[in-house]
Amino acid sequence: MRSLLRSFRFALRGILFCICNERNMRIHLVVAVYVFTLSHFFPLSNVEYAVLIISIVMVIAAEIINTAIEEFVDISSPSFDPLARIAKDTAAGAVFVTAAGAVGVALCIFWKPEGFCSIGRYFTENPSMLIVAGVFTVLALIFIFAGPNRMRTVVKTNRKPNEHKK
Ligand SMILES: Nc1ncnc2c1ncn2[C@@H]1O[C@H](COP(=O)(O)OP(=O)(O)OP(=O)(O)O)[C@@H](O)[C@H]1O
Repeated sequence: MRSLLRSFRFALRGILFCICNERNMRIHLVVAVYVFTLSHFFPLSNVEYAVLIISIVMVIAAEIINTAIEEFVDISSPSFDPLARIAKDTAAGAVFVTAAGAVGVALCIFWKPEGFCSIGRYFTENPSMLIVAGVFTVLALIFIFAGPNRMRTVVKTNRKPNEHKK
């Protein structure tokens, strides 16, 4: 049981590392929060929710694997190497493919005019929620571009402060 908990802790540490150090990971998370929040305005079936969850999880998992490959390449090939470039480019390509697929899935699922009408109706009837949405958007942008500073201190890395650019 203890070793199982330890495994969860290591996995969680890896996920937190990605959130703290990878801007793209933070973008995926923010998009996921927006998608699930707005999905309440659309008449989605359980199967559509399942497809949406699978698509989002695939993008996030691809980003985590991409980060693992980037870190591994940086360890094994700190200087320029054509093979290192191929490894990093193909890993990034995997994220791109899953993200493009998720956009396609979202287009299929959210292509329902009644959903957009109910979003418009909701904000017309609750104008104060526009302020909440605005504040959330500002916080989301800070989270994406500044990163969760407090979390950075929790996740211990061996990097020097300026070693990572994001
Ligand atoms: N050691 C290396 N040898 C050759 N090319 C490299 C090397 N490191 C990085 N590159 C090239 O620079 C690109 C960006 O690499 P970098 O490590 O900065 O990824 P990144 O910008 O952090 O990626 P992401 O946005 O997915 O996190 C790679 O896709 C690759 O083409």
